[in-house]
Amino acid sequence: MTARIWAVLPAAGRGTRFGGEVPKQYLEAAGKPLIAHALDALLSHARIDGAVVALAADDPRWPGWTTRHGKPLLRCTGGGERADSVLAALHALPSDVGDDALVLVHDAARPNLRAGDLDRLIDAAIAHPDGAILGAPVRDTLKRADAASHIVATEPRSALWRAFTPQAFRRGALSAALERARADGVVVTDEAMAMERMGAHPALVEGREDNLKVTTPADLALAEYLLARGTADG
Ligand SMILES: Nc1ccn([C@@H]2O[C@H](COP(=O)(O)OP(=O)(O)OP(=O)(O)O)[C@@H](O)[C@H]2O)c(=O)n1
Ligand SMILES: C[C@](O)(CO)[C@H](O)COP(=O)(O)O
Repeated sequence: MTARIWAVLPAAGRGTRFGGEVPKQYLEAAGKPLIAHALDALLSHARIDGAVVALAADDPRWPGWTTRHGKPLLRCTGGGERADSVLAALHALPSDVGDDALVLVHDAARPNLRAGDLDRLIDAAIAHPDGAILGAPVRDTLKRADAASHIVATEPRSALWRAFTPQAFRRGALSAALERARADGVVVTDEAMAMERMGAHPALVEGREDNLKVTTPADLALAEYLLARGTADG
């Protein structure tokens, strides 16, 4: 039997770089909140069984969804760091979702996830024992800056990628990696970093450049444009 596939959405952030009163995952674009776009992209996919959302303890805006696209949608309370929120969500998975289940961790602030990218990521994560993440090779020249934002060096970019989400790993391995990072006092910026610390070499799957994370107001304007175009280009 094919192992279960569940989505985990860290959605407990405060959106400090975005600013404003409303946590950015609840800001609307193309008629619905960013978190709803992310959930719909995941739960409308036939290969994904359900999702767990990690929310801030004082989140006043969670609409209380318990199912979406006919699939279970569970909630838990996130933590101070992204990794704490992801760990909490892993612990909130149903008891019949075993260590061999594939977990796709996706930022609630990335609304423009497309089915084709999901398909290729899932296939890669099933095929590769160390899991897989969506990303894109760096195509711009990279500069290192000093405190005055003056260029001090040009960095080699030939083997550099930008990491996106979802990031897909087996539940047991990811949980152990995140627990180890926490025990070591290391704040990991993504799930792959925790896996790398355990000696894993996850696969990089080139995904769409428009799978953007909404971090600042300018990102929201771009997300609105992209989402309003819909799935016109697949
Ligand atoms: N303690 C945290 C921090 C972040 N996140 C989630 O991780 C995703 C990506 O993080 P980011 O874009 O940095 O969101 P924020 O942490 O809210 O933004 P900021 O760093 O500007 O405060 C978001 O969906 C955010 O809600 C989370 O679940 N728990
Ligand atoms: C997970 C991530 O989206 C991959 O690029 C990124 O690391 C999240 O960083 P943030 O500072 O928590 O937004």
